Amino acid sequence: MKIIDFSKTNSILNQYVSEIRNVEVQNDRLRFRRNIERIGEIMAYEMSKSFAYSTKDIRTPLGIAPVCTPDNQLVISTILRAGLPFHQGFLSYFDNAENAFVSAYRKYKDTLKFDIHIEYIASPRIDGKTLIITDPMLATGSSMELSYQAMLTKGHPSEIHVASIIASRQAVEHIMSIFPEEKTTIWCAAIDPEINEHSYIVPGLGDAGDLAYGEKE
Ligand SMILES: O=P(O)(O)OC[C@H]1O[C@H](OP(=O)(O)OP(=O)(O)O)[C@H](O)[C@@H]1O
Ligand SMILES: O=c1cc[nH]c(=O)[nH]1
Ligand SMILES: [Mg+2]
Repeated sequence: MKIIDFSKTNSILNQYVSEIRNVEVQNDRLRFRRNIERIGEIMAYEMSKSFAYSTKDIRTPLGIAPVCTPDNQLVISTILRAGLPFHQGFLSYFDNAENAFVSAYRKYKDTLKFDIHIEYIASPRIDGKTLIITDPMLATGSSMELSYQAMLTKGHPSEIHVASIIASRQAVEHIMSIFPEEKTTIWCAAIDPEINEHSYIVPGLGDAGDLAYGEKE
């Protein structure tokens, strides 16, 4: 399984990651959402380099220009809520992609224990397509796992890209143990060393859904 960790390369993406982590900056919700979107845009651009391309002859007003364009049929799937701005970043670049939405949320039994609930899925068929599952946070990896299982009720993709911004080391290992090795790539902007007793990533950034959209009751 390929793992692409953007923090290992110096680029402007790291500036956006520093802003979504920074307690002095992250409470500006518009900026938080836009930074997540911008990271999605850059990741989409980098991901596009891994697709299959073929040359098409494009008619211009003056002649024919051979242009190599991607042939993958893309389905961008996201996990509500925090995935929404990240999804939008990918969609800004992959404008003809199909889209899927899965709801996954933590239902707490007490302050520490919770189950992940999936109540909603809207997706096209995904057989033979390139599935991109976007969620900015991978803490335990359980939301990603259950969302992937929900997506498999819609068919079997030919390749899978798990796109995240901050992943814990534990979540990366979990994803590696459950996703098909030969057709999955994990993309992330950073891999953080641990999760705390509330299953929040440390140092992480806090609660991405709340920072993007406000606290839930
Ligand atoms: O890897 P996990 O341990 O499953 O945690 C990660 C999940 O937590 C966040 O969603 P959350 O449940 O906070 O929902 P929200 O986006 O509505 O805030 C995040 O967007 C992931 O979906
Ligand atoms: O660190 C975490 C873990 C789950 N969800 C978040 O938004 N952040
Ligand atoms: Mg949340």
